[in-house]
Amino acid sequence: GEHACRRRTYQRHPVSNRATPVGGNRHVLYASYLSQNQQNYRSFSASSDQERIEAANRIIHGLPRCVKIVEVGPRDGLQNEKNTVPTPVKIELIKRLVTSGLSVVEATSFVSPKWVPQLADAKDVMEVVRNITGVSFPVLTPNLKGFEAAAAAGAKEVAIFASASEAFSKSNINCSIKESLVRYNDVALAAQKREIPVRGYVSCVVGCPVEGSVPPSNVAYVAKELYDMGCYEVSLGDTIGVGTPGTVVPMLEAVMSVVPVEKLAVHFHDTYGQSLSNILVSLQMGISVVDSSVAGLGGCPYAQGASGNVATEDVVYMLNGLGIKTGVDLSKVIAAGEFICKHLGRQSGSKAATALSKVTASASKL
Ligand SMILES: CC(C)(COP(=O)([O-])OP(=O)([O-])OC[C@H]1O[C@@H](n2cnc3c(N)ncnc32)[C@H](O)[C@@H]1OP(=O)([O-])[O-])[C@@H](O)C(=O)NCCC(=O)NCCSC(=O)C[C@@](C)(O)CC(=O)[O-]
Repeated sequence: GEHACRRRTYQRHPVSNRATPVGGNRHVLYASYLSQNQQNYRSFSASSDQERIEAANRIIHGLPRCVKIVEVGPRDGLQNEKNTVPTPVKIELIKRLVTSGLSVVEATSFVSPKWVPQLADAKDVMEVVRNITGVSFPVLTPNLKGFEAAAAAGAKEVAIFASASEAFSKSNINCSIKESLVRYNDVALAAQKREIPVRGYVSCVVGCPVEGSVPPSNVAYVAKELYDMGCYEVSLGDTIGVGTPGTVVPMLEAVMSVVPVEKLAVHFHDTYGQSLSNILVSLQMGISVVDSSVAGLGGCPYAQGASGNVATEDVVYMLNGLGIKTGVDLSKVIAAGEFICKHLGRQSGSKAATALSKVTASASKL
């Protein structure tokens, strides 16, 4: 017994930071297997990352080496919450997300507080966030009024959001697609004058809660309009999460024929559990920017039945497994997710976070 004990090697558990024996009983083995998986990004050397991506690319062609994750939790994630989340909690969440290595965190929206009461404190959030350097904090602006308010509050990047479906445009921003594009053009021009970068969104890229399926040509039309206005990136949103690789691929093909693929991002909601497969297929098609929300928070107040965004933790876990770099520390995003879920009094929507926290709990009992 003693001899075996002495020969046991230990490794630090990434979440609990406890010394965990390698070898030994089944639970410990399982915990160390999973925690090693979790550490992929941090502990694998550049060359083994390369080996992993090359191995994956032999079968799954076209995968990028790096992916930029755009964290939308503080905006898309919280906008649908019924109970007001206090401003200091929002700020703490943003700070924790930044600490995890995310380079873009969508902070809030400068929209009508009558339409989205949860984000009525946009100015107060920006007051603190504007002083955090090295990270982009885009904010949603539906019109010039919102843009002016955002700029006055110190926003250094804004996002405009059009829809590929007429009915959704009307219910979300109270105007037709054409009218919205005129408004957004005004925003884009005002932003250009101040050298503020603009990100574009197209929502309902696969389906609309009212109109049903949306033709890829409609998505391509709106995406190109936003790109031509000067958006440095256009994010394609499956707002109600109905897409599968079968519908996402033709949609992306249509958009990629009019907007360069390096200017595109994907934004999936996980209503039907299809997000990770949709992301994988998007990466294979050349996209390397993925929107996601910590703990899978989210849902659009004007898209009934829309559930949360794909969870950041699940995206990072999958990309780690493929050897694709994100610069994001999985255990720190999990901690940020735990923080906000505790505040909201709910379980995380991330499967990876749930699984890894169970492993941590059982490892810490041993
Ligand atoms: C666009 C409007 C304003 C039109 O709303 P409206 O009622 O047609 O606007 P209006 O111009 O007639 O103004 C009505 C009132 O709102 C005020 N107002 C007007 N603009 C602003 C502003 N920017 N900020 C603050 N206040 C504003 C304005 O001053 C006025 O105030 P009142 O005189 O009644 O006191 C409204 O419909 C709105 O705010 N909509 C935003 C809804 C929203 O944020 N939805 C969630 C976005 S999620 C999404 O789009 C999908 C995405 C991006 O996540 C991708 C995906 O998931 O697929």
